Amino acid sequence: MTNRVKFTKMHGAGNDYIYVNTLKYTIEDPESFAKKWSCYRTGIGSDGLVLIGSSSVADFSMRIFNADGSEAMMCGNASRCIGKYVFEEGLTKKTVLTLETLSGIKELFLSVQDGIVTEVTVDMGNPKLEEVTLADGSKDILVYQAVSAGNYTFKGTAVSMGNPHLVIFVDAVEEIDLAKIGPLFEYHPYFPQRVNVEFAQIISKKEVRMRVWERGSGITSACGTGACATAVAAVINQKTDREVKIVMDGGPLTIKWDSATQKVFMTGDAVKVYEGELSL
Ligand SMILES: N[C@@H](CCC[C@H](N)C(=O)O)C(=O)O
Repeated sequence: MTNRVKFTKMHGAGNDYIYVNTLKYTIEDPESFAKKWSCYRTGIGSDGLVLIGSSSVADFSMRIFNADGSEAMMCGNASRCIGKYVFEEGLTKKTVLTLETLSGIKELFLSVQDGIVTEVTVDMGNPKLEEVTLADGSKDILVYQAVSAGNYTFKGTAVSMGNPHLVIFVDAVEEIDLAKIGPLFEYHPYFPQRVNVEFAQIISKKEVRMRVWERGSGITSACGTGACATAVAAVINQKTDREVKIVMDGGPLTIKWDSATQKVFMTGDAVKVYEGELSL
């Protein structure tokens, strides 16, 4: 007997995922489904698969799988879309709710107009400098230091938002051949678990233009955790203010790294594209 599974296609700043409500449907092998359904020609087409679930410690839970099937610890854009989904589907009436993720519990603040979630702010927690693994196996931090892959050398800053990010500041981000250079740094030996790679151009103290090569998904239109990591790296390197607009291919996110709490807040859209049904 074939199982029919309803899914919802949503995106945050153009970072699109397939969402399945596991309160209703069981996905036995999410890794393989993420790979199969993310294909733009033979599947639905997306940056990956997100499972919305129950939780014993939060209002809901999230699991996120990249397009290559690898599971990630956290997804900023998807967390906003989950807030939209659970409110508009009537699974909650709360406009402040908690989401269990592999990188801890996140708090979501929904902006609602006439029953529609128009914007979401997520408390993304405290950033950390991501430890890199050196050739001798020792660990170190990377703050605006040379990192080379292939014939390329850039100054990189490694930041963790629950998932790893390598933020590279450049003078002209549009001149970066992301499809060629991104994977070289995704697989850099500094990052045995691979890394998300952000190329960022400072526009002003309040604005950064960023493009991203995501671990496990390649070029995406936006990355929420990547936008947070970019803002943190920009502040650490004294390039921007603590509240900054990160402008990506798919749109902007507003990031605030609060100096009192050291928490990072991400604010942006959450868009429902369509609903569909698949046979497992
Ligand atoms: N696009 C997401 C990040 C998804 C996971 C990432 N590719 C990883 O493997 O860490 C976001 O919006 O944060």
